[in-house]
Amino acid sequence: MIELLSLSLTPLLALLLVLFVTVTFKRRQKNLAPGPFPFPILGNLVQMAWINPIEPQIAFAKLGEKYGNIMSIQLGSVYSVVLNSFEVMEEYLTKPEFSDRYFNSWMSERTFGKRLGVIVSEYPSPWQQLRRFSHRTLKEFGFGKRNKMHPIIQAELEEVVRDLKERIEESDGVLTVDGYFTISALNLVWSILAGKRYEHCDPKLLRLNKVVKEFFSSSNTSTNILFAYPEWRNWFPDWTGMTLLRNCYRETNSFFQEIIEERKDLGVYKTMPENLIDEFLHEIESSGSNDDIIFTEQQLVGIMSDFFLAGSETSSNTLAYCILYLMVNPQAQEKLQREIDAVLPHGFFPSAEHEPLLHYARATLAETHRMGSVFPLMGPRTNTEDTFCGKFFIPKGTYIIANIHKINYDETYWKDPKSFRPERFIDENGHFKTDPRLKPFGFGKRACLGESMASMSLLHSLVVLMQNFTFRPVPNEPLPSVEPVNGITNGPQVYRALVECRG
Ligand code: HEM
Repeated sequence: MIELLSLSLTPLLALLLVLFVTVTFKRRQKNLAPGPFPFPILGNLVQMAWINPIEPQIAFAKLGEKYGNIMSIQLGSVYSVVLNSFEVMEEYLTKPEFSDRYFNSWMSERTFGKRLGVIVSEYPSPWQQLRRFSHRTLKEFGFGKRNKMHPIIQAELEEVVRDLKERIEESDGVLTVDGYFTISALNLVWSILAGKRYEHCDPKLLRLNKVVKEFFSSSNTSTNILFAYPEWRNWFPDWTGMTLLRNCYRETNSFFQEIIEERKDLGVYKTMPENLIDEFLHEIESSGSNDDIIFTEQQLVGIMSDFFLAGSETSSNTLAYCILYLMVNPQAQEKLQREIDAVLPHGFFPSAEHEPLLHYARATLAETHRMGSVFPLMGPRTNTEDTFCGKFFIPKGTYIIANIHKINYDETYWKDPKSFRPERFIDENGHFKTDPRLKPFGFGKRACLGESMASMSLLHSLVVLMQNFTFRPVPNEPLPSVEPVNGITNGPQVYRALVECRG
């Protein structure tokens, strides 16, 4: 029996050996970055699943210990290169040839089968025109400007405080944090994009929120089969998760289209545009058929989709993480509240002169960005030409993965990366200090477009929440886990908090 088994296994082992030698030889010949042996069909999914089947960033970090900071990974049928250190990310992701987004057929279904919007548009053109247009227009309507953003943020926070107080009364102070901050994060973006805000109980928004959450958590490089086998989406749409994504795109895009129709009916875009959508409609009309690549209605839907997806989940996950970390680190919460009480009279909203004095609050957010690693693998990048990372050849169109999580949890740099310690961002004078290695918003030209707004709104939200409430673990319940729900974005698991009003 054993003889029979070894006889039948011999050809298989021989085949694997031949494959191993061929692949190693080919990689060396082409001078590709080193990486684990790719199995037929599965590539390195086997080794990734073996190390950590859910969190690809952990698997990449572990494999990087053996293969280095520039590492080849075969994700099923897709050849990719993982960057595993701050130095290589800083060196290469700031270069023009690494400033394009990796784009695959399954991703294109969000934007009518084309590369539309800012996030996935092609570098350098039309990305440059679209990014410039969005940036200029958002700024015109208040994005990143204190005098315009502060009243919008304040109105939103007044609503959050009111809503939280009502919930505390209704539920003996126990709050379930499950995407709780998403609608207020979205309202801030939407007020400039569409001149609109939504009630926190708006059923349509709650529904869209749920759909978007599913989208983010299903789109994980390890568990979403589409990253590895994009061509399977039409053969097995349910099994690959394509049906779920198509439903998400259908619902969100028809919501955006409805808003566009509302603005068209209102007609003010012709004479006095009030927001980004109006400006875009104005451009469509004035450019006529001269610019039918950039200024089209489908392009506008693409931009709205970008801001809806990039602008809400990221900020709300960061805030939810921050509250969770403070809840399980009560000494940090007390210290933060002491600082806020000293800087701001009770009942006052923060303004421009308070921001630089809120050292511990800014350090708390920096530490949350580090520990939460909300974009653990950043936005996918690709190279526009055949090129090199150091001595390694990177063929044009390679999927470039930046392992941000790895630099945020680098023990040699942070010493105790698993401890929540805002003090690491405080200097000897008690002032907030940034750290060049903290890159939650990415690198180079393709870095986040919403950074100034996200940073401002997160600081104000944290300060106002800490002024009005204390968050504690619910007595007689286990301490909530800080382990993430992993997807394109990381967020905390649903948790319960005992919320007390502060006098
Ligand atoms: C805590 C909040 C946020 C975090 C952590 C975050 C993080 C990121 C990261 C890591 C990228 C990819 C950068 C790269 O490839 O180097 C990105 C891109 C982007 N983000 Fe954010 N983001 C946040 C909030 C926002 C907000 C509020 C908006 C919109 C108002 C926004 C809009 C965008 C857009 C449009 C891009 C694509 C930029 C491009 O490709 O040119 N983000 N963000």
